[in-house]
Amino acid sequence: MDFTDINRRGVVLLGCGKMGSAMLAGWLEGGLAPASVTVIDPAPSDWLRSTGVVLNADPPAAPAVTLIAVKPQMMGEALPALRGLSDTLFVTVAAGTPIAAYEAALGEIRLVRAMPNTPAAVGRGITAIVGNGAATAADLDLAEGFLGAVGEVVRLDAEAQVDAVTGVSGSGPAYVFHMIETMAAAGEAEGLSRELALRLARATVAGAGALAMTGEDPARLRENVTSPNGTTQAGLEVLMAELPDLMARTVAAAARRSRELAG
Ligand SMILES: NC(=O)C1=CN([C@@H]2O[C@H](COP(=O)(O)OP(=O)(O)OC[C@H]3O[C@@H](n4cnc5c(N)ncnc54)[C@H](O)[C@@H]3O)[C@@H](O)[C@H]2O)C=CC1
Ligand SMILES: O=C(O)[C@@H]1CCC=N1
Repeated sequence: MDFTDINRRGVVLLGCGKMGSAMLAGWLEGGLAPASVTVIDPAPSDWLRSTGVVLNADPPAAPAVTLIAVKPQMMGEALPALRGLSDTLFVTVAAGTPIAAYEAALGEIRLVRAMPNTPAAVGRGITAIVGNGAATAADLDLAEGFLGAVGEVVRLDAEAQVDAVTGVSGSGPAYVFHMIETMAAAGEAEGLSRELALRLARATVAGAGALAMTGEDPARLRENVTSPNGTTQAGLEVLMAELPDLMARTVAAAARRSRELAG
């Protein structure tokens, strides 16, 4: 991503907690100039203070991008701070909040609704995007380039898909982290030290993830580990009896909550 124009016009971040910081870390690493970033956040973290971004000052009148990363519950209170901005592309990462809510609060805006995830902090995020009626092809390209600086970007056909995306990839890192926690606990129960069990679980998930990213069919990769009548088969017989239904209910619950947050 070439940040030259963005550095010249500036970026505004409304809310910079866990998700905003994950993305900002990647952008700063990729060449976004701290002095071109204005963050509006009543409780900036020590990390944010250390970056050199401009904190809680008047934003530039026409920043290239205005990123909204506050909790959906804070939206009504937070959005009025952006009312003076013009000629900016708004990009929101909030779960739940529909495009119509931003249009109701901010008027005629160009907006991209995005659903990222926290691996953006290490450049390995995946973000799904969809534009509002006023967003141009150039706006979607700008959003894709900007968000693409911290990982992959996929474009959605319709806003209705965002709830399912949130259930799979927005919330998904938490499911995988919980798998690491539970694999490590299981290893400990089998007699390993906590430290060794956690090291094995963490490296196994990271290595399997890297292998999955080769594009090989995950079922094939699973079969490659599974010797007939061997240890993996014994383990999978337990896991596969429960996991498909459990994962379906997990993703459905997250997607349902996303729809509820829309009000
Ligand atoms: N954490 C995650 O993995 C993901 C989060 N999201 C979305 O990102 C948004 C932020 O989530 P998190 O970063 O996890 O929450 P967070 O609570 O860590 O960050 C929210 C930030 O907003 C600030 N804030 C509160 N009121 C404000 C106001 N009136 N004006 C400006 N800033 C204000 C808070 O001080 C805080 O730093 C949410 O809408 C969430 O749905 C989306 C994808 C993944
Ligand atoms: O838990 C949440 O509501 C946010 C949205 C996706 C991930 N974290």
